[in-house]
Amino acid sequence: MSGDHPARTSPVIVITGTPGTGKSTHAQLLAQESPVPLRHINVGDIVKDKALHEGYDDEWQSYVVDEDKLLDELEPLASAGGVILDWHTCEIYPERWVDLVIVLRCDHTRLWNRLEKRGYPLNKIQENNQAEIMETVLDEARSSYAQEIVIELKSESTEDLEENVSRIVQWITTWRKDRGEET
Ligand SMILES: Nc1ncnc2c1ncn2[C@@H]1O[C@H](COP(=O)(O)OP(=O)(O)O)[C@@H](O)[C@H]1O
Repeated sequence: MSGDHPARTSPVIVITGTPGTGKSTHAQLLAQESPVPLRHINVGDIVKDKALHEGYDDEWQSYVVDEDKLLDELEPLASAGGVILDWHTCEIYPERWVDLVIVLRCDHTRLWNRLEKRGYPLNKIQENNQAEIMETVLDEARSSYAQEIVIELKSESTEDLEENVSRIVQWITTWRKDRGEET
């Protein structure tokens, strides 16, 4: 079943969403404000830095991930708990790893502007924009994990960011209390 890992006293929080929705921004602030130490893992960076891939796809300007290698790399971190997994996809993690899945959402015009500023090529902007409109990541999260641990949050303004992070901080406190841990 999802989430229950007796050895863990700190949760594994997945922050996912279409590129540009604000995953890294949320993960950084959450790592700062969390009542327990949380390590922010930018999964895309690990794939690149540790070469957990089968090469680079020039057309899409992204790495073709070697999922087995990636899961081997993440397993000890997830088992210990106290991590934020920041990536634009979430279905590869085993259910037993994951305590909470945050799916960030953003209005598509705003998202387009964010990706344009990032210098993405047009095909990549279009693909991501379409994915956001079609709720691809949300569907993926809902079909991979128990409904009650998947939370969809709007990420369009600084107010959204601050409110979302304080909601997650409250969730962490409750999660720990439920396990007899004080924060
Ligand atoms: N809630 C938000 N309000 C305002 N700007 C945001 C918000 N979330 C993200 N941004 C901005 O959008 C851009 C992409 O954010 P980032 O966290 O890198 O997205 P991701 O990690 O999902 O690709 C950054 O310039 C960031 O400052």
